[in-house]
Amino acid sequence: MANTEGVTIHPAVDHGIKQGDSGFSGGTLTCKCATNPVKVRVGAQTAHNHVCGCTKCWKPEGAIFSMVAVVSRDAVEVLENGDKLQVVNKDAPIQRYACRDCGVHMYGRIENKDHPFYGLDFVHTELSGESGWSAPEFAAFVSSVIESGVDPSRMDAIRSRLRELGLEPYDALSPPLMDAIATHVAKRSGALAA
Ligand SMILES: N[C@@H](CCC(=O)N[C@@H](CSCO)C(=O)NCC(=O)O)C(=O)O
Ligand SMILES: [Zn+2]
Ligand SMILES: [Zn+2]
Repeated sequence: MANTEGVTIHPAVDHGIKQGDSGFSGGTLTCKCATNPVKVRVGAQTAHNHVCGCTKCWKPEGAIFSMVAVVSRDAVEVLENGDKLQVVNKDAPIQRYACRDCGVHMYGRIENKDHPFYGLDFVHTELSGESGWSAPEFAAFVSSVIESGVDPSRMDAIRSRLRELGLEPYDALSPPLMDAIATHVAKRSGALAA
């Protein structure tokens, strides 16, 4: 096991993972602007929360991973200052709505009805003051942190730290999510009965 001293992942997990509350039913996300913050209501508990090492997901200052979960798009509603939201990349599968002033991503939406995760929005529950959100369960796109400039020699320590925290590291999504994607593709192609 590599030495994990001083390895930081994300502020929401670095001091241990707080378990979610099964009775929790949502809260409000607020961007980092001191004035006129964007507020987004997420009116349901989230699922598949994970830390993500990809270059696309929003990360708090200094973190090498983001923390991101999904929730039904029907549960997501912009409450205040929605005029400040702009889509980061209109060509990406996930349309990430970011605050143009502070850069925080408030939600990511899939508009392509053929996408395996259509109907789900991606949200960063750390932007909410409420506690009880579902806890992160695994680490996705771990090798991708190198694309953000992390030295490859640090990967053993990073993967060891993730395992120490109980966040199994994967270089794509977790096996259940990869299986869900493959099932969707197979049903569309006819390889599996729809
Ligand atoms: N190596 C790339 C990977 C980017 C990537 O595929 N990210 C995933 C996970 S995001 C949340 O789990 C994805 O689904 N992206 C779709 C999108 O970004 O629209 C990199 O690091 O950039
Ligand atoms: Zn903002
Ligand atoms: Zn990501």
